[in-house]
Amino acid sequence: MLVYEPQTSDLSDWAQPLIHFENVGLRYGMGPEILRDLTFDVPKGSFQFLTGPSGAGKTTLLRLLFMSLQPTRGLIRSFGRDITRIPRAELPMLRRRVGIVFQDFRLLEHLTTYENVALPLRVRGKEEQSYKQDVIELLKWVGLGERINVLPPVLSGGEKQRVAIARALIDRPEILLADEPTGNVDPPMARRLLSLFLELNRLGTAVIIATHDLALMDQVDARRMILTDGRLDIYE
Ligand SMILES: Nc1ncnc2c1ncn2[C@@H]1O[C@H](COP(=O)(O)OP(=O)(O)OP(=O)(O)O)[C@@H](O)[C@H]1O
Repeated sequence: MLVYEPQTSDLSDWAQPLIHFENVGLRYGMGPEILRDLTFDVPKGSFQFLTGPSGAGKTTLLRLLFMSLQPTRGLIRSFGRDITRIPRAELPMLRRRVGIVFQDFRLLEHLTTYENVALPLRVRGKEEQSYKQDVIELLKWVGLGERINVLPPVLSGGEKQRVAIARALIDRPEILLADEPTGNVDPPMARRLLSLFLELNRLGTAVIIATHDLALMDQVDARRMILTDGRLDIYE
């Protein structure tokens, strides 16, 4: 269904991680350090779960990975660039290489389901005829074939979540970040969404799924990143 085409021309650096964290710390304002001494890589094409108790900092870490927060100390290199040195004007271009599913979905309320999902492609200047069938097919695949032309306010929480997932996947990002992407759906739909993430990963996208859902994690023998008290342990 999805055909992966690398969106970067720098294939020579395939061995470099997509994202590199070194001794990263993060505090909000004058508050305590929420994340401490995080050192890890996100390799190209990797698949990992990010887990830990509520309030441990998973969403905060996803925001750092999405470059919408700056670290208060340490180094983050994303796509080979030090994110503290990237001019603000260049950030949107870099973020287009990242697909993200926010916990609160962030759909545009005045656009239909179809238009929300097509938005990343429209922003990239693609002709509608080149993507229309892909958008419809993906929406059908996530069980929204009957909801293509409705506006977000009439969708259930689980339906909104699937629109947000379809929007994050449709442009075949180099990395997908998903915050509790199965939090509002039943177990069969959670398995279906997981198989979609795995398929995207098989086609080359690195995937990070933040979740509390042990049943979901048990279905895949994947790397686990566990945050506890602001520190990260990784189990390969
Ligand atoms: N904008 C903010 N300003 C100040 N503190 C914040 C802000 N956002 C998050 N925090 C605090 O940072 C800590 C980590 O929050 P975060 O949302 O990253 O955790 P989480 O692991 O994603 O939690 P959950 O599993 O409940 O979603 C919490 O103590 C939270 O109160």
